[in-house]
Amino acid sequence: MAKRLDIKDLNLHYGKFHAVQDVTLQVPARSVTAFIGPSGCGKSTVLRSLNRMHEVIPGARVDGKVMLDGEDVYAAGVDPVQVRKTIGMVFQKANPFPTMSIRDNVVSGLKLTGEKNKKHLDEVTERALRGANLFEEVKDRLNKPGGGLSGGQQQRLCIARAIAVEPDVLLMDEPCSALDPISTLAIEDLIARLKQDYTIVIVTHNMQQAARVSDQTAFFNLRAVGEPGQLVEIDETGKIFSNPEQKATEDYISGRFG
Ligand SMILES: Nc1ncnc2c1ncn2[C@@H]1O[C@H](COP(=O)(O)OP(=O)(O)OP(=O)(O)O)[C@@H](O)[C@H]1O
Repeated sequence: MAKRLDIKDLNLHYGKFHAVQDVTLQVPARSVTAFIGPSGCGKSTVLRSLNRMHEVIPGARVDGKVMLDGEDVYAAGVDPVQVRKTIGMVFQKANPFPTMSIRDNVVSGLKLTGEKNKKHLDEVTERALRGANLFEEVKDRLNKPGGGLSGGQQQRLCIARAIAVEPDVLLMDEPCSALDPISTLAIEDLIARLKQDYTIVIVTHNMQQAARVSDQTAFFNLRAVGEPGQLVEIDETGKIFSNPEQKATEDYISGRFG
C-alpha cells in the first residue's frame, strides 16, 4: 500500500564531510517525485537515507527525520532490514543475480523471509513480472538465468524483484542511465503505471525524463565545491520547468550550468 514520506531537517554526513544540509520535503502517496541537480549535490545520498541504506557506509551519519505515514523510520527499535523491504530500491545499473533463474530472482526477497510454498511463489513471480511489464517477454524462460536478459529487461526484472515484496515506496536511482531510448521509454511507461500503487522517488540526470514522469520535482544544488548539497526548491513539475521560483533552478533547467 502506497504511503507518504515526510522528510524533516535531514543532514547527512560521510565521516566529517557534510554531504547534505537541512533537507525538508514531502512526498505524497501514489505520486512520482524527481530529484534533479548537478553531480555531487547529494541526490543519491538523500535517496539512500530514505530506506536506511546510507548508514551501511562506514562513518556515515543521518540526522533529522524520515517519516513513513507518520512513523519515523529511524526510531529506536525499528529494524533497518524491514525498512528496506517496505521502501524498495532500484539502482542505476541493473543488478539481477546473473546465474539465478528469472523466477528465483523475482522471489529472492520473499525466499529470504522463509516463504517456501511453490504455488504462492509462482503466483508472486507472475504478478510481479506482470507489474514490471516483463511477463509476456519471459514467460517461456522463467528457469533461464536473469543474466541472459537484455539491459532493459534486466532493469524491469529488478523492478519486479523490488515489487515482489509489496513495498510501500519505490526508490529509483537513475534507473535508465544505462539503457537505450526504447528501454528507457519502457521503464518510463512502467513508472507511470506503478505510481497507481506505489509512491516513487526517482533520481535522474535527464530533465526531459523528470518532466515526463514526475508529478513534483526537487532541485538540489551546491553553493560551492566542498559545501553540502541543499534543496533549492521543490514544486509541481510543470511549475519547476516553466516558472521556477529560484534563479538557480532556472539556470539549471535551461542548461546554463551543471
Ligand atoms: N561513500 C561515500 N563516501 C564519501 N563521500 C561520498 C560517498 N558517496 C558520496 N559521497 C559524496 O557525497 C556528495 C554527494 O554525493 P551523491 O552521490 O549523493 O551526489 P549526486 O547528486 O547523487 O551525484 P551524481 O549526480 O553525480 O550521482 C559528493 O560530494 C560525493 O563525493
